[in-house]
Amino acid sequence: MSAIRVKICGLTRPQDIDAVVAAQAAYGGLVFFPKSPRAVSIAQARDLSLASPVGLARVGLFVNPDDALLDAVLAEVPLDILQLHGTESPERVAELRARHGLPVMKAVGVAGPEDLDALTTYGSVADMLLVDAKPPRDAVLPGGNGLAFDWRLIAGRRWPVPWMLAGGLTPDNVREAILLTGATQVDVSSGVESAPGVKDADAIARFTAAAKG
Ligand SMILES: O=C(O)c1ccccc1NCC(=O)[C@H](O)[C@H](O)COP(=O)(O)O
Repeated sequence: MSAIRVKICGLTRPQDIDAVVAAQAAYGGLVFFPKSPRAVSIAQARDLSLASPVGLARVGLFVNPDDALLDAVLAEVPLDILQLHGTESPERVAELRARHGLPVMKAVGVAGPEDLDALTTYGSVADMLLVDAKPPRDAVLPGGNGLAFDWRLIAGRRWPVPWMLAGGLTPDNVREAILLTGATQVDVSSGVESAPGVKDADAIARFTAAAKG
């Protein structure tokens, strides 16, 4: 069996959980960022989380969350991993890890070689890294923009913690991205949607099949 682990981010409906489970993805992402077309309410997230089978890691995605938001979500929604997708400092990552007792995956945007140092920095405080494309300056969303970065920048690079490749991945390019970077985990959102925020079960199946080779 392939060792590649897939995260499908931005699930909003019960049928999305079914699609992710059928495709044998390892992680499902729930977005707690109101400006996102994939944003879920606490009630929606709770239902999706409780419908997730054991074995599917439930990732809560936050952008510079304050303690009140995290407390409100975690009081209602069982989550396995916190994904931080804003400008959280290394100190804040460490604080949230300790405060909530959950593994933290820190997203780091990459556009050029100057962005790689941040991966080393966060690699010493987070449990996992999400190596994503840096959003354009005027982007509304800090992630989920369907943009890829130059994968050659991280070819052969390794960090002290597990990491996931993200940014503009699709069923058509994920295999090449894996071969070029050596990633063993990949994350996708817009590349498996029929419209912004609407996941496509067939695309999810094709993506995971292509990723797993
Ligand atoms: O997906 C969103 O709407 C989103 C909103 C705010 C912050 C991050 C967001 N997504 C982050 C992810 O984990 C995406 O899967 C990752 O950026 C890749 O997205 P895509 O290029 O669309 O596959």
